[in-house]
Amino acid sequence: MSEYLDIRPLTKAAFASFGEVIEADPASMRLINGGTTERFHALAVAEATGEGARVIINLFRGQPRSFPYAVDMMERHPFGSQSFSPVSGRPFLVIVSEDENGRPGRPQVFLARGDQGVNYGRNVWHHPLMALGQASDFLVVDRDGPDNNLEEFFFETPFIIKEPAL
Ligand SMILES: NC(=O)N[C@@H](O)C(=O)O
Ligand code: NI
Repeated sequence: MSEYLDIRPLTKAAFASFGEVIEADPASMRLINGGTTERFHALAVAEATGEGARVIINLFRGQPRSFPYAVDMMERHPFGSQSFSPVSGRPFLVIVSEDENGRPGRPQVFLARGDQGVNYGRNVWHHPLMALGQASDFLVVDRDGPDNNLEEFFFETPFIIKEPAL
């Protein structure tokens, strides 16, 4: 019997054990360029490990997910972090899990606003991109290089997410 997952608002505090929230946090703001630009400094750190690894910048165009949605798998990237920042200004779902002896624990679901991004820390369990409502573009900063940077885990019984109220 599948369990339903609740959806919570994305906040720095709730997401802290999984990575960083990329948003215009006043505490990180520095005025630059003669006061014409607000720099929200060092919101997250991109990590790429291993010989020959590099940090790359990508665009992902995610197709909207249908609901109710079955979360039947999680993945992680053992050699690098991965960030998603909306460039279409649309909300999206962020699904993460704590690690429990090498497998993902119960997924936690967050609704990210269209002005929030996330940076998954290296080796943090997460679900692939979950765009909502219409095709949405995301700036993605992650790791390129040798070695397989993708580990997937498939649940015996999927977890279900109902359509989020936007
Ligand atoms: N495969 C890929 O580049 N994307 C996934 O890692 C993802 O988290 O969406
Ligand atoms: Ni990923």
